Amino acid sequence: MNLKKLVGEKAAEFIEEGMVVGLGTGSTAYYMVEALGRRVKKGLHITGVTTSAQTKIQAEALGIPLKSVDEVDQIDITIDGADEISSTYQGIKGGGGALLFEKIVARYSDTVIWIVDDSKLVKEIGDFPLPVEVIPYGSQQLLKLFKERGYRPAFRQTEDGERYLTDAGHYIIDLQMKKIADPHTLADWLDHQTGVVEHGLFLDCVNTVIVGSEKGVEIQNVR
Ligand SMILES: O=C[C@H](O)[C@H](O)[C@H](O)COP(=O)(O)O
Repeated sequence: MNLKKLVGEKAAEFIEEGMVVGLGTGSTAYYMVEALGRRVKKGLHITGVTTSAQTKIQAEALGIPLKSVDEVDQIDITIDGADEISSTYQGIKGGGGALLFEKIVARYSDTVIWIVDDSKLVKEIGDFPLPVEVIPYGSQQLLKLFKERGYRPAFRQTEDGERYLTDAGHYIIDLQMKKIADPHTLADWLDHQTGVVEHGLFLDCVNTVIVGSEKGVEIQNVR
């Protein structure tokens, strides 16, 4: 069973006529955008706000009307994937490099829905490398700082061995934390490091998680 497709298509059912919808990024969000595109073709009127160049290309090709986050008053629902979700619903995102735009869009959304297969649910987050988006200037110093703190940092690279650049033109440093016992303290520290633009800790921000497993779809209402 394709669990990403299952949850992506289920999430698209939450969207109603006239809504402004935040469109997430990644291989799970892909199926939600495809399903929404099909509904738009059948006459649903929505406005999409994309979280990456990749999703923008997909949504445009499907004929979903789009506006930028700065052109809308508010976003009704954002549907996005996640890399890890803890038992207290704290998340790591940014495996696909879209964390900055995703966090901005989530921040201005009335409701945030994450769609995942059950392999993403963990007790404590941190096994998945935590992405930290940094400006290139001074990034070597940040790498050193993260190393001194034992975070085993590495600049993200493309398949061609080039340094990965985000849609906003920044680098990503992935931290191999293994376990993040206190995500709020770490988020607070990262928020205060000069040169860090954003990080992949998405804390206290999800309203609903749609989980796919071999047993089917489960909707977990968080807040
Ligand atoms: O930057 C990418 C996003 O945060 C994705 O939502 C996350 O990486 C999950 O992606 P996927 O659905 O491909 O596992």
